[in-house]
Amino acid sequence: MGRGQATTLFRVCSSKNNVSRVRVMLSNRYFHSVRKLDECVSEENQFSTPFDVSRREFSTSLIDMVRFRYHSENTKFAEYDIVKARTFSSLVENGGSVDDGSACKSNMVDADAEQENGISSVDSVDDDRIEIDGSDEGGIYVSNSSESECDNNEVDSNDIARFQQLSASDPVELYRELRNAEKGSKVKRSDCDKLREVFHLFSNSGWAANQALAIYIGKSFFPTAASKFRSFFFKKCPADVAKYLLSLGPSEEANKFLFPIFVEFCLEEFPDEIKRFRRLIQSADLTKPHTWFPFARAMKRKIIYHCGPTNSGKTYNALQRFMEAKKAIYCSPLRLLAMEVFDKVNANGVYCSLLTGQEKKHVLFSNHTACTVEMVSTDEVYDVAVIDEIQMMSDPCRGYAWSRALLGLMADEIHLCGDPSVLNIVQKICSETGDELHEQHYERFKPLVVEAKTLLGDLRNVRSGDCVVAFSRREIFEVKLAIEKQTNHRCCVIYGALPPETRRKQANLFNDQDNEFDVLVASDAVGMGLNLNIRRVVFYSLSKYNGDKIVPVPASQVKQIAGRAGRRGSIYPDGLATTLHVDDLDYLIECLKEPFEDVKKVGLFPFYEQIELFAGQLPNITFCNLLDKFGENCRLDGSYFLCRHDNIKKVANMLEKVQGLSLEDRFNFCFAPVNIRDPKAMYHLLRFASSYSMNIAVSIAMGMPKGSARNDAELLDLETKHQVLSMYLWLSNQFEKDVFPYVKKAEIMASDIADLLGQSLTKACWKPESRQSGKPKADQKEDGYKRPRSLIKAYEKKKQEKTSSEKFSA
Ligand SMILES: Nc1ncnc2c1ncn2[C@@H]1O[C@H](COP(=O)(O)OP(=O)(O)OP(=O)(O)O)[C@@H](O)[C@H]1O
Repeated sequence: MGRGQATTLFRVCSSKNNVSRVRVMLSNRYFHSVRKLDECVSEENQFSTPFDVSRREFSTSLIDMVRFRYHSENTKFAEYDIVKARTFSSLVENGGSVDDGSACKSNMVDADAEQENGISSVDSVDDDRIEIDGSDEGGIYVSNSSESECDNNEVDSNDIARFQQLSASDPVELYRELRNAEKGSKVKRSDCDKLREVFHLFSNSGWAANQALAIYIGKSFFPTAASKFRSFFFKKCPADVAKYLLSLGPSEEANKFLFPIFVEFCLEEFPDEIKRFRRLIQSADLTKPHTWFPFARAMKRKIIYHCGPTNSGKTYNALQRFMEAKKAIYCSPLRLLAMEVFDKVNANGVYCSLLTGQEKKHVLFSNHTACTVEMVSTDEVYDVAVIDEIQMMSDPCRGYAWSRALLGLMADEIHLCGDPSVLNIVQKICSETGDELHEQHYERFKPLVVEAKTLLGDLRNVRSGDCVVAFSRREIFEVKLAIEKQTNHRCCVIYGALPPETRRKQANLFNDQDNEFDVLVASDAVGMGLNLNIRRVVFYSLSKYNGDKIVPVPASQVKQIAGRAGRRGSIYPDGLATTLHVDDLDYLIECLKEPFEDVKKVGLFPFYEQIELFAGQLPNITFCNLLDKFGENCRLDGSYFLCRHDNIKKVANMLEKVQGLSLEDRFNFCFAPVNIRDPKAMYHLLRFASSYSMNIAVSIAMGMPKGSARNDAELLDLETKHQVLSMYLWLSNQFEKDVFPYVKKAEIMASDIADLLGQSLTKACWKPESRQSGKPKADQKEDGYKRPRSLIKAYEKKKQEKTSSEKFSA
């Protein structure tokens, strides 16, 4: 979306969304509070009637928000059927029980919140006969039993009748009564302690903290508000209310009883805090994303979902329509795939340009473009658009790019290619956007056959046309080394850190039947985008490190990778899949049998304009904190999640020390393609940003390597160098060209390094090193080939043990 268009539209939409948000609140029955809230927060006072609109969710911190249910099975007075008709503002309709307070662990006053809101700290209780809350007048007094007004803890029938009345009473009335009371009642020390426990539980209640968000009491302010409420209550509490609370004790019922009174108290006591928090929440509104693209909404779009497993001809058919169209765009998940389509389409005589973060190849007279999905323009009108691998809408990090393309593309016909996992959610989105959805279902050209024999744990059983899949760079080189040492096969290598050009060359080398490279060793990077002559996919392992621990490879990924075997048109049209170890075979079969999981949510991420709007509410905080706050406070509709942005935050953190970058510059730098685990690449990014901030021409400052790599350290160095150049090129496309004057040089260097990487891989026969330490792992055997073992069995066993021990302890 063009910046200007996005800004204007976003402002329009954000004000629309404000209306809907308040409508949601009004759809609850707690009219009074909401009306008061309106008075309190809205100058225009335009939302005074209830509407019935769909519900919203806050994002990360509010995932478990529950709705107050006034009827509790556990209530002490259930037999009188009186626990009803207590209503209050709430956003979420989903049922659920009051939680255990985990969302709000402490009732200590949040010092920052106190400062922020200009509120002094919590009052304290002294010892014997000292009134609570420092007032001689009107507090609940700790008294000896003779003076106590509710010292008789026995509940008689009169009490029950009164309790019944209290629990069903209008909280507004009750609050007024409390507010107008001259003085609170006197209670025994033990009762006073019990009341304190009641309020302690209330302040710690995650449920109450969540519910309070509905009246714009933020989580950081909730403990302060709760402690002020406690002080107020202790000052004013009449005997019967105290007795009722004592009878409830610290419990969910007590929380439910107190909450609506708390709401009244907050609306009256904290109008400024509420206004401020409401503005903050409004500026982090990601609800109704389909309304962000009114021009796309104005079009009558036809969406064709090509739905099926890998190797079923989905992309082929969509590309036929792409090539026939007058003006068309193809959105790819990878640079590599965009390049493939660019080459293929031009070879078919249709002029096509290429657009990725790193390269813009404009072909004269072209009306067709192959681009990476992040680069797609939502400002241009097309006849046909193709969005490949649409299931990536649910990708935790990059999903937002697919969601944006689907919601925002201005094309008469949009072809989505992917597995069925997002079909339901696409149907839902289309019903919101008003687009016409057509489904085309596909079957695999030839079924994939599982080879039950496996490789029996021995890489010497590898055959020509095999693709051995491993899930780490280290394993890939170990496997290559072992195969080349113990057999006559030569291996090509494909993994994510290699430049797309190098991956393509390795793929061509493997596909070409006239050379000795007949085995491919690859990571999951092989799962998408390459047409390969694979006869059999062999899983070296089916577990991988997820950045935290070893976990089984998800079934969807196993399917995607296994599906690479036996492509139509390749020399092996019948595909086989197997594992290295017999132990892993069951898991492979299970994964292949498993139906595609139905995705419930797809990704979103704010545009720069949204972040800018939000930043206006929180001046003087770092960009990294701003992202955190946005994550905490943003609201999303039920079909969306906020994409993970840990990497962006890491970069934001590093760039904090760079002075003179505007918010927009920071935002853009944070999306640069950098491997955050590579200190050298991070250093160069910091250098680029520093030069840019000083308006100094950004230099490459990196020498060209002398030749191909002779060991793994040199190979890693080539990979890093290529990544840095790729980052330079990416930045040159985001920022003013004249600040990045060495684009041509960077392109030439990148291309030369990609060649060197290719040459290095063909002769690579060394042990892999870790990127961090640069040293081989200690458990590495000297002869280079340690017989691998299956982790799936161990994992399953551990899981079983855990389940049975849980059962046992239950
Ligand atoms: N009608 C066809 N005529 C000739 N070749 C075809 C036809 N349909 C598909 N193919 C070829 O079959 C192979 C697989 O097709 P395609 O890439 O479209 O499958 P896909 O379902 O999109 O798989 P993936 O999701 O793995 O990309 C490709 O090499 C493609 O060129």
